[in-house]
Amino acid sequence: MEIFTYMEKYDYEQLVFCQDKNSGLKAIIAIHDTTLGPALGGTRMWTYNSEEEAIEDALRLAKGMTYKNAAAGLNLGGGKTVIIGDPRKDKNPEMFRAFGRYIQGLNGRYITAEDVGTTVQDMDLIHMETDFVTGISPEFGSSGNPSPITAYGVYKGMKAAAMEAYGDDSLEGKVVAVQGVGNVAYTLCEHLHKEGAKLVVTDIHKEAVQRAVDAFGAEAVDPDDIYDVDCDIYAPCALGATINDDTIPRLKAKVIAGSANNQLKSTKHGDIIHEKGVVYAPDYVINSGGVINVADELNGYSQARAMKKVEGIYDNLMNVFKISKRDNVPTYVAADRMAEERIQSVSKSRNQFLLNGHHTLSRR
Ligand SMILES: NC(=O)c1ccc[n+]([C@@H]2O[C@H](COP(=O)([O-])OP(=O)(O)OC[C@H]3O[C@@H](n4cnc5c(N)ncnc54)[C@H](O)[C@@H]3O)[C@@H](O)[C@H]2O)c1
Ligand SMILES: CC(C)C[C@H](N)C(=O)O
Repeated sequence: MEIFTYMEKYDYEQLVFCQDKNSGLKAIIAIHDTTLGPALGGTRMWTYNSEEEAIEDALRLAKGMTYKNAAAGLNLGGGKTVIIGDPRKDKNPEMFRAFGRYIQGLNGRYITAEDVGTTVQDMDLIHMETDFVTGISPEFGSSGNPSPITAYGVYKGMKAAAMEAYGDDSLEGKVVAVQGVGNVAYTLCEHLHKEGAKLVVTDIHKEAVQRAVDAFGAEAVDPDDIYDVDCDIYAPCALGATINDDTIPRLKAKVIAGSANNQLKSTKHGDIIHEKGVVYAPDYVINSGGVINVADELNGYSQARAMKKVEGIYDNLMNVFKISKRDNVPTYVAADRMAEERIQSVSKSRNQFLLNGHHTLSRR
């Protein structure tokens, strides 16, 4: 990959490589755009097949955060980190402390939180070195683990998508195929089970599947079989790019609504599902509950205020569906328009000269 060519194409601001031999830290912080404010986005720890794959993931996820934060109405830009390693085997406290010092070095341009493979305990270790971290333990006045709130937002968003597809937002009796039953999806399954939905689940880890089978009477299928399930709603809640050339002909659901980031392998796949009449809830709109929740920490956390905003995901998605129908464009395009309009309007007003409290002549 020609990194600068890629960064120029999608207008990235900064890419930071972090290495600490003692702890084994190898991390990449990608900052996409800080027009709306500091870049807020989680830290993913994953076993990548190559450094190039890790860089690409960090870049794609960071851009997704710019759009997510803008579409959610937050005054925040987009960034993300990936740490290369197996979260089940390769973690140690020194690794997260070393990473915290790198974040501190960015002096507030980037603020982190949890993502796949990282936990509140990891954020607490980062917090020993920097204040630019959210989703730490509640005793520090933080909002804690964002996953249950993300799950609630996805549940609300799924109801909005059901309303669009079926003219009724009840999920009772609907068959939902859930891919990946990790932190977010387990709580999502809890909400769906309570409402009377029928669950079909899969995960690459057997114990995660068993937990959902035991708690919600979910039916279990093998990871690759999830695309063939006869269901009303496909909920991708693992990693990205699962809506692609191979899976689209197999998917039977009328609705796609899940928590995973970067669900479309490429934009062309968003066009194909739109033409097939599938109601797709754009990933970064439906999964914005977690970032809405952690972002509230920047104002002194109020759970009531954050939850009120998370409830708004339903209306935000209905607005995306409205723009999609009005402009006759796929829903992913409608969501991008909503986010880009906000970034552009702020960037125009930021072009105005500001003294920011320092009189330029005072330096003479
Ligand atoms: N945690 C949050 O608050 C949050 C917020 C927004 C978006 N997201 C996104 O939602 C998704 C899930 O996040 P999470 O925090 O629940 O992560 P998690 O690691 O707790 O859960 C992901 C689950 O997916 C499983 N998995 C991975 N590859 C799979 C495959 N090929 N088939 C089936 N299962 C597979 C993993 O074993 C794991 O159980 C991610 O894409 C994440 O970026 C999370
Ligand atoms: C909690 C958030 C800051 C990060 C979250 N993993 C997301 O993708 O939105």
